[in-house]
Amino acid sequence: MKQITLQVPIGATAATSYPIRIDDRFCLPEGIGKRRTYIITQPRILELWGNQLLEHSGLQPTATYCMGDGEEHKSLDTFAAIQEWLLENGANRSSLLIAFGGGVVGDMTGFVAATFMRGIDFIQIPTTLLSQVDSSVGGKTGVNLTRGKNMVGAFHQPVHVAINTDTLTTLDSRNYAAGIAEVIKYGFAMDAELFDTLCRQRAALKARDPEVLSEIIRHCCLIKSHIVSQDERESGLRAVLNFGHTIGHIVEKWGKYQSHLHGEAVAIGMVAAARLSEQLLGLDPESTRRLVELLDFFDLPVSLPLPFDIINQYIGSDKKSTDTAIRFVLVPATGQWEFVDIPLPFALQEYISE
Ligand SMILES: NC(=O)c1ccc[n+]([C@@H]2O[C@H](COP(=O)([O-])OP(=O)(O)OC[C@H]3O[C@@H](n4cnc5c(N)ncnc54)[C@H](O)[C@@H]3O)[C@@H](O)[C@H]2O)c1
Ligand SMILES: O=C(O)C(=O)C[C@@H](O)[C@H](O)[C@H](O)COP(=O)(O)O
Ligand SMILES: [Zn+2]
Repeated sequence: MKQITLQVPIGATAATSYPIRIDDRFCLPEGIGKRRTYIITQPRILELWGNQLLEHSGLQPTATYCMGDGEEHKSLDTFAAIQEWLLENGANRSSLLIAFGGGVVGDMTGFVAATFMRGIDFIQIPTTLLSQVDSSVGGKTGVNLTRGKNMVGAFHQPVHVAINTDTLTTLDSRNYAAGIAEVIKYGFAMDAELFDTLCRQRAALKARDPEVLSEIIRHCCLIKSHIVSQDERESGLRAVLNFGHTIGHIVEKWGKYQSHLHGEAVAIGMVAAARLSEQLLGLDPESTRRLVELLDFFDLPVSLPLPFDIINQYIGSDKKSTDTAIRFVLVPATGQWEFVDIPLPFALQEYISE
């Protein structure tokens, strides 16, 4: 497999930019063994890939923390437990954290790193498709509250992202599909050529063809890196990465973070946003049909599982809403996006029937 390195150019200096290394092994930067290093992971990931991580990198971690598995563990309780554990185990300001897992581990570890002793370094070693194409890049970190998704967090960039595409061989098909949903997001809202490629190569992608996968991961990381380097803290442009998330986050919260995986909720949110786009921006219904067909091919859900009323009620607490309006990312044509502010109170049933 071809090794690929991309650079995420955050800030004005080389010191704040960082590499994304895509490989079929774990490739960590030289010299990290000199610092106290703390791995944060989950039991299954440690069991499946822990030995290979240590073998490939020569890493000798100071200590390893296994957090609970599942979105409901991306919580303030887990956050506090990890902070206490770091102190118990002698971590200091020059310590390094390693997020070894999917987006749940990555968001949690990043937020701990952003706040422990007011901020320490961390490395992302993403092991799910979703985390390799999206969550390990860009420095959004945080936890959920019962009342809302990712409501507490910080922007804190990793110092290195090490993607080992081999880890995807052990991922179950439901979580693999959830990652595909974020891949489809990039194509449908930001890159029509990518969307066409996904439609054309759907079978190879479903079969996890390693060459196709590593090229798709590279492509998605490149798109995200371009966006994040122009708007690190989401003062504008970066919100495009939220396509499908306005309603997606409501689905997750409504299901108590257990009924739908993040990617599944985003799939539902993208179809709803496409239907809104038909009404408000004249998106060709044929584009929505292709989106639904592609999501369906990967067994992703496409229909709203909750009543309109709940959506209308919760939408005001979306992070993109102001006192008077909710900002949607909509799509006038495949691969293009526009922000549309809809005044509150919002009634989804006025725009779409399903
Ligand atoms: N920060 C961001 O920019 C960003 C972007 C997108 C999503 N997210 C967040 O990411 C989270 C979802 O991440 P996810 O989809 O990776 O879910 P996840 O982290 O829950 O991982 C999914 C499951 O796969 C298991 N797993 C991980 N790697 C494995 C492997 N190689 N083999 C077998 N099992 C493995 C995990 O233990 C878990 O059970 C959500 O909390 C979402 O909000 C953040
Ligand atoms: O990186 C971003 O910016 C994104 O919006 C990527 C999303 O896929 C991701 O789910 C993110 O965590 C959502 O952020 P939020 O600010 O809407 O909570
Ligand atoms: Zn997402």
